[in-house]
Amino acid sequence: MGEQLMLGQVSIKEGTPRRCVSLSGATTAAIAAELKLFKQKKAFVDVLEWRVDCFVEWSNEPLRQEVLTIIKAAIGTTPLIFTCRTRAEGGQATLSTVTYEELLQWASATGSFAAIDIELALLPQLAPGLCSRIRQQGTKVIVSHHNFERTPPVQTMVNLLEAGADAEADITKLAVMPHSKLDVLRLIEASQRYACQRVPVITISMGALGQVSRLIGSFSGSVMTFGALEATSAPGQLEIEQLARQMY
Ligand SMILES: O=C1C[C@@](O)(C(=O)O)C[C@@H](O)[C@@H]1O
Repeated sequence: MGEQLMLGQVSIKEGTPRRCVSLSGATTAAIAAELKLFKQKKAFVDVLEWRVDCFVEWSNEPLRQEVLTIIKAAIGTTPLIFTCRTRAEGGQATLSTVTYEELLQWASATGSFAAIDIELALLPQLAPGLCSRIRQQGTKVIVSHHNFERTPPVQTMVNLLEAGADAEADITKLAVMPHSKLDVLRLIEASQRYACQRVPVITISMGALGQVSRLIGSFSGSVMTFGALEATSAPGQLEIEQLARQMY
Protein backbone atom coordinates (compact mmCIF):
# COMPACT_ATOMS: atom_id res chain seq x y z
CA MET A 1 0.00 0.00 0.00
CA GLY A 2 1.20 3.52 -0.78
CA GLU A 3 1.30 6.55 1.46
CA GLN A 4 -0.93 7.15 4.49
CA LEU A 5 -4.57 7.54 3.53
CA MET A 6 -6.36 10.47 5.16
CA LEU A 7 -10.05 11.36 5.32
CA GLY A 8 -9.76 15.01 6.24
CA GLN A 9 -7.58 14.96 9.34
CA VAL A 10 -8.39 11.34 10.17
CA SER A 11 -5.82 8.73 9.19
CA ILE A 12 -7.15 5.50 7.82
CA LYS A 13 -5.02 2.50 8.54
CA GLU A 14 -5.20 -1.15 9.31
CA GLY A 15 -5.13 -1.95 13.00
CA THR A 16 -6.88 1.27 14.05
CA PRO A 17 -10.49 0.93 12.88
CA ARG A 18 -12.34 4.24 12.71
CA ARG A 19 -15.94 4.66 13.86
CA CYS A 20 -18.44 6.10 11.40
CA VAL A 21 -22.07 7.06 11.97
CA SER A 22 -24.64 7.80 9.30
CA LEU A 23 -26.94 10.78 9.07
CA SER A 24 -30.01 9.04 7.74
CA GLY A 25 -32.78 11.52 8.52
CA ALA A 26 -35.67 11.73 6.04
CA THR A 27 -36.23 15.46 6.55
CA THR A 28 -34.18 18.57 7.33
CA ALA A 29 -35.63 18.54 10.86
CA ALA A 30 -34.67 14.88 11.36
CA ILE A 31 -31.13 15.59 10.17
CA ALA A 32 -30.92 18.60 12.51
CA ALA A 33 -31.96 16.30 15.38
CA GLU A 34 -29.23 13.82 14.37
CA LEU A 35 -26.68 16.62 14.37
CA LYS A 36 -27.68 17.47 17.95
CA LEU A 37 -27.10 13.87 18.94
CA PHE A 38 -23.78 13.94 17.09
CA LYS A 39 -22.67 16.87 19.24
CA GLN A 40 -23.47 14.86 22.38
CA LYS A 41 -21.70 11.74 21.14
CA LYS A 42 -18.87 13.39 19.24
CA ALA A 43 -16.19 11.77 21.38
CA PHE A 44 -17.14 8.37 19.94
CA VAL A 45 -17.33 9.40 16.28
CA ASP A 46 -14.36 9.65 13.89
CA VAL A 47 -16.20 9.97 10.58
CA LEU A 48 -19.74 10.85 9.45
CA GLU A 49 -21.64 9.57 6.44
CA TRP A 50 -24.56 11.42 4.86
CA ARG A 51 -26.93 8.78 3.50
CA VAL A 52 -28.46 11.12 0.96
CA ASP A 53 -30.84 8.42 -0.27
CA CYS A 54 -32.64 8.52 3.10
CA PHE A 55 -33.38 12.24 2.67
CA VAL A 56 -36.77 12.26 0.92
CA GLU A 57 -35.97 15.43 -1.04
CA TRP A 58 -32.58 14.17 -2.26
CA SER A 59 -33.43 15.10 -5.85
CA ASN A 60 -34.07 18.76 -4.95
CA GLU A 61 -30.63 20.29 -5.50
CA PRO A 62 -31.10 23.64 -3.70
CA LEU A 63 -32.54 21.84 -0.67
CA ARG A 64 -29.75 19.26 -0.80
CA GLN A 65 -27.22 22.08 -0.79
CA GLU A 66 -29.03 23.75 2.10
CA VAL A 67 -28.91 20.58 4.17
CA LEU A 68 -25.24 20.12 3.32
CA THR A 69 -24.54 23.64 4.58
CA ILE A 70 -26.35 22.84 7.84
CA ILE A 71 -24.40 19.60 8.22
CA LYS A 72 -21.03 21.23 7.49
CA ALA A 73 -21.70 24.03 9.98
CA ALA A 74 -22.44 21.47 12.70
CA ILE A 75 -19.67 18.92 12.24
CA GLY A 76 -16.52 21.03 12.32
CA THR A 77 -13.54 19.07 11.06
CA THR A 78 -15.17 15.64 11.23
CA PRO A 79 -14.80 14.16 7.74
CA LEU A 80 -18.03 13.55 5.83
CA ILE A 81 -18.73 10.71 3.38
CA PHE A 82 -21.33 11.11 0.62
CA THR A 83 -23.41 8.00 0.04
CA CYS A 84 -26.43 7.53 -2.17
CA ARG A 85 -27.33 3.92 -1.53
CA THR A 86 -29.52 2.44 -4.22
CA ARG A 87 -32.45 0.14 -3.52
CA ALA A 88 -30.62 -2.75 -5.15
CA GLU A 89 -27.99 -2.52 -2.40
CA GLY A 90 -30.31 -1.98 0.56
CA GLY A 91 -30.81 1.81 0.28
CA GLN A 92 -33.83 4.00 -0.41
CA ALA A 93 -32.98 5.55 -3.78
CA THR A 94 -34.52 4.36 -7.01
CA LEU A 95 -32.80 6.38 -9.70
CA SER A 96 -31.31 6.11 -13.17
CA THR A 97 -27.59 5.67 -13.62
CA VAL A 98 -27.49 9.13 -15.19
CA THR A 99 -29.00 10.68 -12.07
CA TYR A 100 -26.69 8.60 -9.86
CA GLU A 101 -23.66 9.91 -11.75
CA GLU A 102 -24.97 13.50 -11.56
CA LEU A 103 -25.27 13.13 -7.80
CA LEU A 104 -21.69 11.86 -7.53
CA GLN A 105 -20.50 14.75 -9.66
CA TRP A 106 -22.44 17.23 -7.55
CA ALA A 107 -20.93 15.78 -4.36
CA SER A 108 -17.43 15.99 -5.82
CA ALA A 109 -17.94 19.56 -7.06
CA THR A 110 -19.08 20.79 -3.63
CA GLY A 111 -15.63 20.04 -2.22
CA SER A 112 -17.42 19.34 1.09
CA PHE A 113 -16.95 15.59 1.21
CA ALA A 114 -13.83 13.79 2.32
CA ALA A 115 -14.99 10.71 0.42
CA ILE A 116 -17.68 9.53 -1.96
CA ASP A 117 -19.16 6.03 -1.92
CA ILE A 118 -19.65 4.48 -5.36
CA GLU A 119 -21.36 1.13 -5.86
CA LEU A 120 -19.18 -1.38 -7.64
CA ALA A 121 -22.12 -2.84 -9.57
CA LEU A 122 -22.90 0.54 -11.17
CA LEU A 123 -19.34 1.36 -12.23
CA PRO A 124 -19.56 -0.25 -15.70
CA GLN A 125 -22.49 2.07 -16.49
CA LEU A 126 -20.74 5.21 -15.29
CA ALA A 127 -18.41 7.41 -17.36
CA PRO A 128 -15.00 5.77 -17.74
CA GLY A 129 -12.40 7.33 -15.46
CA LEU A 130 -15.01 8.80 -13.09
CA CYS A 131 -13.22 7.49 -9.99
CA SER A 132 -9.88 8.97 -11.04
CA ARG A 133 -11.51 12.31 -11.86
CA ILE A 134 -13.15 12.48 -8.45
CA ARG A 135 -9.83 11.58 -6.85
CA GLN A 136 -7.99 14.22 -8.86
CA GLN A 137 -10.45 16.79 -7.54
CA GLY A 138 -9.27 15.88 -4.04
CA THR A 139 -12.06 13.59 -2.84
CA LYS A 140 -11.38 9.98 -1.83
CA VAL A 141 -13.41 7.20 -3.41
CA ILE A 142 -14.89 4.23 -1.53
CA VAL A 143 -16.06 1.51 -3.91
CA SER A 144 -18.66 -0.62 -2.17
CA HIS A 145 -20.61 -3.79 -2.65
CA HIS A 146 -23.55 -4.96 -0.52
CA ASN A 147 -25.22 -8.33 -0.54
CA PHE A 148 -28.31 -8.30 1.69
CA GLU A 149 -29.22 -11.86 0.69
CA ARG A 150 -26.23 -13.94 1.64
CA THR A 151 -22.50 -14.35 2.19
CA PRO A 152 -20.73 -15.44 -1.02
CA PRO A 153 -17.79 -17.88 -0.97
CA VAL A 154 -14.52 -16.47 0.43
CA GLN A 155 -12.78 -16.24 -2.95
CA THR A 156 -15.77 -14.38 -4.45
CA MET A 157 -15.58 -11.86 -1.60
CA VAL A 158 -11.83 -11.45 -2.06
CA ASN A 159 -12.50 -10.88 -5.78
CA LEU A 160 -15.13 -8.24 -4.96
CA LEU A 161 -12.64 -6.42 -2.73
CA GLU A 162 -10.03 -6.71 -5.49
CA ALA A 163 -12.52 -5.32 -8.03
CA GLY A 164 -12.85 -2.20 -5.88
CA ALA A 165 -9.08 -1.72 -5.98
CA ASP A 166 -9.07 -2.38 -9.75
CA ALA A 167 -11.62 0.42 -10.10
CA GLU A 168 -9.05 2.75 -8.51
CA ALA A 169 -10.80 3.06 -5.16
CA ASP A 170 -8.97 4.55 -2.18
CA ILE A 171 -10.94 2.13 0.01
CA THR A 172 -12.79 -1.03 -1.00
CA LYS A 173 -15.89 -1.99 1.02
CA LEU A 174 -17.92 -5.15 1.33
CA ALA A 175 -21.06 -5.75 3.44
CA VAL A 176 -22.75 -9.14 3.30
CA MET A 177 -25.55 -10.96 5.11
CA PRO A 178 -24.71 -14.09 7.13
CA HIS A 179 -27.01 -17.05 7.73
CA SER A 180 -24.65 -18.87 10.08
CA LYS A 181 -21.63 -18.25 12.29
CA LEU A 182 -19.53 -19.85 9.56
CA ASP A 183 -20.69 -17.14 7.15
CA VAL A 184 -19.43 -14.53 9.62
CA LEU A 185 -16.09 -16.32 9.83
CA ARG A 186 -15.94 -16.47 6.02
CA LEU A 187 -16.35 -12.69 5.80
CA ILE A 188 -13.60 -12.25 8.38
CA GLU A 189 -11.39 -14.67 6.42
CA ALA A 190 -11.93 -12.73 3.18
CA SER A 191 -11.20 -9.51 5.03
CA GLN A 192 -7.97 -10.77 6.54
CA ARG A 193 -6.87 -12.35 3.25
CA TYR A 194 -7.33 -9.06 1.43
CA ALA A 195 -6.22 -6.69 4.23
CA CYS A 196 -2.81 -5.13 3.64
CA GLN A 197 -3.11 -5.67 -0.08
CA ARG A 198 -3.53 -2.80 -2.53
CA VAL A 199 -6.00 -0.57 -0.68
CA PRO A 200 -7.57 -0.52 2.80
CA VAL A 201 -10.75 -2.55 3.26
CA ILE A 202 -14.01 -2.06 5.11
CA THR A 203 -15.74 -5.38 5.74
CA ILE A 204 -19.04 -5.98 7.47
CA SER A 205 -21.11 -9.03 8.23
CA MET A 206 -24.58 -7.53 8.72
CA GLY A 207 -27.48 -8.46 11.02
CA ALA A 208 -27.38 -9.58 14.65
CA LEU A 209 -25.32 -12.64 13.75
CA GLY A 210 -22.62 -10.55 12.11
CA GLN A 211 -22.37 -7.94 14.87
CA VAL A 212 -19.03 -9.29 16.04
CA SER A 213 -17.50 -8.22 12.69
CA ARG A 214 -18.24 -4.60 13.63
CA LEU A 215 -16.19 -4.94 16.82
CA ILE A 216 -13.02 -6.63 15.64
CA GLY A 217 -11.62 -4.44 12.87
CA SER A 218 -8.22 -4.50 14.54
CA PHE A 219 -8.27 -8.29 14.06
CA SER A 220 -10.02 -8.60 10.67
CA GLY A 221 -8.15 -5.72 9.04
CA SER A 222 -11.28 -3.66 8.42
CA VAL A 223 -10.36 0.03 8.71
CA MET A 224 -13.84 1.36 9.48
CA THR A 225 -16.92 0.25 11.39
CA PHE A 226 -20.40 1.75 11.24
CA GLY A 227 -22.48 2.49 14.32
CA ALA A 228 -25.71 4.38 14.99
CA LEU A 229 -26.44 7.71 16.65
CA GLU A 230 -29.93 6.37 17.25
CA ALA A 231 -31.63 5.01 14.12
CA THR A 232 -29.57 2.36 12.35
CA SER A 233 -28.72 2.66 8.64
CA ALA A 234 -28.12 -1.09 8.28
CA PRO A 235 -29.05 -4.23 10.21
CA GLY A 236 -26.76 -5.13 13.11
CA GLN A 237 -25.35 -1.68 13.80
CA LEU A 238 -24.75 -0.91 17.47
CA GLU A 239 -25.34 2.44 19.11
CA ILE A 240 -22.07 4.34 18.71
CA GLU A 241 -21.12 4.65 22.40
CA GLN A 242 -21.86 0.97 22.95
CA LEU A 243 -19.80 0.18 19.84
CA ALA A 244 -16.89 2.26 21.14
CA ARG A 245 -16.99 0.45 24.48
CA GLN A 246 -17.19 -3.03 22.96
CA MET A 247 -14.56 -2.69 20.21
CA TYR A 248 -11.18 -4.18 20.82
O1 LIG B 1 -21.83 0.66 3.41
C1 LIG B 1 -22.22 0.97 4.51
C2 LIG B 1 -22.17 0.05 5.63
C3 LIG B 1 -23.55 -0.20 6.17
O2 LIG B 1 -24.31 -0.88 5.20
C4 LIG B 1 -23.47 -1.10 7.41
O3 LIG B 1 -23.73 -2.29 7.27
O4 LIG B 1 -23.15 -0.60 8.49
C5 LIG B 1 -24.20 1.14 6.51
C6 LIG B 1 -24.25 2.08 5.32
O5 LIG B 1 -24.80 3.32 5.71
C7 LIG B 1 -22.86 2.28 4.78
O6 LIG B 1 -22.91 3.04 3.59
